[in-house]
Amino acid sequence: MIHTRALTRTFRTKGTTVEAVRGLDIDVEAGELLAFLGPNGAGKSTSLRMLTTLLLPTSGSATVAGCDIVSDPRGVRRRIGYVGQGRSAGVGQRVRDELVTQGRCYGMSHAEARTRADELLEVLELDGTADREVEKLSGGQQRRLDIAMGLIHRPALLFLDEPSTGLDPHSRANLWEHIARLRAENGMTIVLTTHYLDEADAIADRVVVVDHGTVIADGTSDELKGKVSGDQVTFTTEAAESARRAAAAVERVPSAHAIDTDGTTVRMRVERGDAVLPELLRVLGAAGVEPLTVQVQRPTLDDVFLTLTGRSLRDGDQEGEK
Ligand SMILES: Nc1ncnc2c1ncn2[C@@H]1O[C@H](COP(=O)(O)OP(=O)(O)OP(=O)(O)O)[C@@H](O)[C@H]1O
Repeated sequence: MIHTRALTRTFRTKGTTVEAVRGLDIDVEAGELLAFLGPNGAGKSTSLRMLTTLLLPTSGSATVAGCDIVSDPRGVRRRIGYVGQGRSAGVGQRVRDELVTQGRCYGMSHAEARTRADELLEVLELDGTADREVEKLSGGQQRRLDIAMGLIHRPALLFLDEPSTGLDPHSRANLWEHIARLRAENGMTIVLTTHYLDEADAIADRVVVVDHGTVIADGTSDELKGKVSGDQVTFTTEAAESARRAAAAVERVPSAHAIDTDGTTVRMRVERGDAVLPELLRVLGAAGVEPLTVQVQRPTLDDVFLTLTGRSLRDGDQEGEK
């Protein structure tokens, strides 16, 4: 559905060159839900703007929904939906009218646009709001209307740029339920950016992390957690001496790294805690150490992001809410 090869975009400002996107290579298969993540200034918006034909690349190539972004931008636009960060609907307009107008912009007949508008209003649980003015909707309802506008022409691929920023946790969860339902019903491909990593973790099939304009990690959330951060295994022992012996013993387990002792506690990272734990317990037993407690913690996507980029997305999250 999306294939980019060495996609690059540079900007010239005040005599300096900014390499916003440098050689981006991504493949997104039909039906996938991909979370496109990165710290502020990583190049996410510039990439999305190129893929949605709002900006020309400096070099490299990309096809989106089977169309080349440079030679066939109209083809791309006909096949994609794009929900940007701002509100899509016009002030003073009524909800259904906005959807019908949007459908007409895509060449639908009035009757066809009206039928599709009512269909989307129902799926997105906005049917009671059809005749209301857009600004009288709640934040969550307005965001669902933005999504309805992006879907009016039944695109095969939907780009969502920070769809849930500014919504309270309940509205966020509700929005994702609706998106999941739409996806299940239509088999749509979705590419989204978000500053909420828990959200990306819960809903994305695959996570691509970009930094300094290039892909630095690509995989399922679980793969990245295993490869990048690993699980943390913590043992407590009855005495500091036992903890030191335990630390020396687990050095012999090849997958254990970042081994650290603190008093009677020993911590280490392993790729999969559940798989390595029996071996760790065996080597402790052989060293004569019987742990008092054992804990295996899966890292969060925040931990992965911090390891990869040296930055937390939480700062960006706060900015997004301003
Ligand atoms: N029109 C422009 N002119 C000059 N520099 C730009 C322009 N657009 C983006 N940049 C620069 O390109 C880099 C990437 O910006 P981009 O907006 O793509 O990042 P981002 O990952 O979307 O960040 P954010 O999460 O803050 O939206 C930044 O250094 C930015 O300042």
